[in-house]
Amino acid sequence: MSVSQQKHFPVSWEELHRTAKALAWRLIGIGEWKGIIAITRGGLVPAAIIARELDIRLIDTVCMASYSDDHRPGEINLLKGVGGDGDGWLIIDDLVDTGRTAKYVREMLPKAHFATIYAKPAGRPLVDTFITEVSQDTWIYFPWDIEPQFVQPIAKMKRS
Ligand SMILES: O=P(O)(O)OC[C@H]1O[C@H](OP(=O)(O)OP(=O)(O)O)[C@H](O)[C@@H]1O
Ligand SMILES: O=c1[nH]c(=O)c2nc[nH]c2[nH]1
Ligand SMILES: [Mg+2]
Repeated sequence: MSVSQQKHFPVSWEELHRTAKALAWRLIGIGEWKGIIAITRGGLVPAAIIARELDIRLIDTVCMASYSDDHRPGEINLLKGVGGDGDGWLIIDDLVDTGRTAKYVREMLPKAHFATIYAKPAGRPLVDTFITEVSQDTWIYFPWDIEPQFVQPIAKMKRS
């Protein structure tokens, strides 16, 4: 799917904060965690919010990259993993899309609890806990990737 065929779902800092706190409420009802494993880079900000809410100070990272600038998934590139099987650990990422990242991380840490803020249908079965589902043809724009700018009124956009 090309970038222009996708629906856009821009997320503000306030919305991200509120939804990450909703995830924290969900997670505190599930159990105690040894610590958080943030999936870089998208999981870093949500992990910081969750860590603050759940009073967790032990935070590790799985460092990886897969998407290119044109929103197409590429080869998964693992830069840093973590040891063990993930037992008692909470994995935080911003979203699951195709589920490829989640599948890769779950194979590495099969006993960890995998949580995201957003989930698209293809990735949803791979997440233990998430808050908001968006359709598969939607691209989520996180606050760290966007800035406010002028947009045409809807009526004008429809005419062009
Ligand atoms: O379910 P998937 O299709 O695997 O997509 C989800 C992953 O893609 C994004 O990360 P990306 O690799 O783009 O890097 P980033 O976190 O640095 O933005 C996002 O943060 C998830 O980690
Ligand atoms: O910022 C992002 N928004 C998305 O919808 C997405 N899907 C995979 N990777 C993504 N990154
Ligand atoms: Mg990521």
